[in-house]
Amino acid sequence: MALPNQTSSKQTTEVDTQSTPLMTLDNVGFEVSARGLSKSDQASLANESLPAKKEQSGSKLSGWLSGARSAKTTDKNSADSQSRVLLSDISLQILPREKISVIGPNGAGKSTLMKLILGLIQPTSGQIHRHSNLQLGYVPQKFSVPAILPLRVQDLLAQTEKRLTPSEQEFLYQRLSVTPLLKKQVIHLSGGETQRILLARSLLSKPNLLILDEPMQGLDPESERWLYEFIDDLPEFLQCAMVVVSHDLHWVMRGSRRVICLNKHICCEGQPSDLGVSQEFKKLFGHQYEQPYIHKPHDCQHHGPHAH
Ligand SMILES: Nc1ncnc2c1ncn2[C@@H]1O[C@H](COP(=O)(O)OP(=O)(O)OP(=O)(O)O)[C@@H](O)[C@H]1O
Repeated sequence: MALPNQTSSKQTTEVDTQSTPLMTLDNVGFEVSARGLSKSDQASLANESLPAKKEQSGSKLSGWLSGARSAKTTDKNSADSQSRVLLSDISLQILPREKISVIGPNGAGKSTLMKLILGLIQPTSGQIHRHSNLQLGYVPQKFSVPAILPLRVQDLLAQTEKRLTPSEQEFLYQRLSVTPLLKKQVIHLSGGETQRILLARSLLSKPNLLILDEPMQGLDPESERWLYEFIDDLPEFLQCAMVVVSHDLHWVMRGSRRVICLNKHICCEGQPSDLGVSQEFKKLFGHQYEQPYIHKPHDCQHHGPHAH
């Protein structure tokens, strides 16, 4: 996928060298109470003395905060004071233009890891270092807009900081068939249309690290295939690094990308050929991966974004 007049990586957010990591995670862990508060949230709530006025205000937020604090401070033996480790000992580096796939069973902590990388949640142990030029793009696993909120696609896209040139933006909108959808209400988009709009939104800011959390969810096989091709081309188009959470082992193991196999900690990682022989990988996925993959695209015209 070549951009019109695309010349060099100058057009992207540059980092000093190819080997300077965009991000480094050092022994990162994330632990929550049974209620879902992270340890750092609990600590700040326990230390925080909320003004009495606020506690009496009756607002949902202050009620929730005071409830959470008393659970921590007054009932140490209740289920609320017990904690769950969602992730532990995560050490990894993300290099410029690196393609990484994250796989793991349901509940392995994949989305949690993405949220840590994005800075949406803070680690309860370990450290995360981000390059000063890091520019993140994100397509979340779940996205919903309240049914009563009138929000057109163009309004959603308008809220994003745009760092693409006009011709790059035009190219992106064409590739993702965004223009015909601009006036549509976001709540009326199909699953495939929503994914294309979210992808466009994440790319408008020209990220040098793109996080895609199960981007194929809810797509029919043709849209899925189209999106895989688009994603495979993305690092070249944007010169960006990419972390993709996927349950599609066949796609993951087909590419040259680095694969991280997660199950609350990093069970194994490496190139697909390394993982194929790892005992831990086989234990988690062996039986699935050995199954033959049968994909039968058909030739009709009604599939793919350009047909809409
Ligand atoms: N804030 C939170 N508080 C409590 N538990 C949480 C919180 N966030 C996630 N969890 C739990 O942590 C576990 C990991 O969740 P996560 O969404 O990261 O898993 P995942 O690997 O992305 O799963 P899936 O493949 O099903 O999407 C799950 O059991 C989930 O219920």
